[in-house]
Amino acid sequence: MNYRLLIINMGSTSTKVGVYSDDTALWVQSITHPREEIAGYLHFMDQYEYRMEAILALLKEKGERLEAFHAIVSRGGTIQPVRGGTYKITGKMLADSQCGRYGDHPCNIGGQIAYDLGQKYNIPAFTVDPPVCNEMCEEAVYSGLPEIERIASFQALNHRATARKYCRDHGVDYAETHLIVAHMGGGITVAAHEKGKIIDVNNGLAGDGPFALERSGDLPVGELIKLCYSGRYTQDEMLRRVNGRGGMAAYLGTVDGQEVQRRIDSGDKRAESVTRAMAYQVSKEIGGIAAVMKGRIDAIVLTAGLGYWDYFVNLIKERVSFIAPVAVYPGENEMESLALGALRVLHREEPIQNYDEQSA
Ligand SMILES: Nc1ncnc2c1ncn2[C@@H]1O[C@H](COP(=O)(O)OP(=O)(O)O)[C@@H](O)[C@H]1O
Ligand SMILES: CCCC(=O)OP(=O)(O)O
Repeated sequence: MNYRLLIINMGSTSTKVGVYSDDTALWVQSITHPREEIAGYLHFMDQYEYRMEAILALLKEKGERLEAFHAIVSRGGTIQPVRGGTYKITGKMLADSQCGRYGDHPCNIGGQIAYDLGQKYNIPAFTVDPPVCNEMCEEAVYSGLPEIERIASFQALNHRATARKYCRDHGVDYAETHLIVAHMGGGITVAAHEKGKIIDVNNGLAGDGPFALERSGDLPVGELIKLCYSGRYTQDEMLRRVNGRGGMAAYLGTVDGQEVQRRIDSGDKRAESVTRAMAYQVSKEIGGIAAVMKGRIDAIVLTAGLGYWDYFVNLIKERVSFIAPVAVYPGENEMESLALGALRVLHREEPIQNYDEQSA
């Protein structure tokens, strides 16, 4: 039997929609959300109607009928840390993803949309390799304050898919390889993939690690506390400032790497300086993660949208090539990974993971 799948992938700057017939992409399209259209939404979930309308309009334009799908698959959401695999989206999963405890990200809207469309048209809704995984080594979980535990909230789907692709391309076994993978998009996360397990990674959503296109990354904590109590911002505004309006967006007012490159080419020293700083912070994070694996690194793998940005990639290579060979896999294959994950359970090659049982 042929399965027709609707794939939804919500990023911070875009909504990717695709239709697959089994493992063949019939079409995949990325809807870019101009910053001026989404900057006004304080909470990501406030974009629900806006993103739903964009998806439905695109499906209509493509002549797709929702009744014709066998499954809807969305990336997400920020739930309790669980093992990798394909999960049926449940009410509990949606509630956990939207409570804010495990991070906040537009992929939570994707899960809700997949679930709601699934309920309306009686189609199962799945998610694959959720962004919150439970493989962190014991030392990595400590934050420095007992009431705050570090969790892994990151682009797990693309991390794993790209790491596996690197291993296939190089004829090595993922379960035997030590890789540093840096996913570089709206958020930047750098992870230690040690023998197939992700044992440490910066939290891409919570002011941790390098600054990124729209995230602040690590901040001097004392100054941050003063800003929180300055009376200038509410709690929600501060949360959105570090995750959604920080990093490159705060410094340069854009999250578009190509736009930043144009500014650099036209002699904009500020754009050049901020870009160099972002590359510096990514390199520093890679150095730290190299220590996590005691320097035994087979390769450093750079991936996601900023992998297309040669100027930026070269700045990182200059600093980290001494650690291990650097391989660049620009873009991500999240859409295909979502489709393949759903197919594995539809074909019964793998069991459907039960989130409600795994989570407390
Ligand atoms: N050739 C390029 N040069 C510079 N930046 C690029 C290039 N291609 C893509 N980008 C940038 O990559 C970013 C998008 O990365 P992506 O991983 O898709 O982000 P997200 O999924 O978090 O929205 C955008 O800033 C885009 O401008
Ligand atoms: C919870 C998803 C992690 C993330 O930060 O994804 P994007 O960089 O695609 O926004």
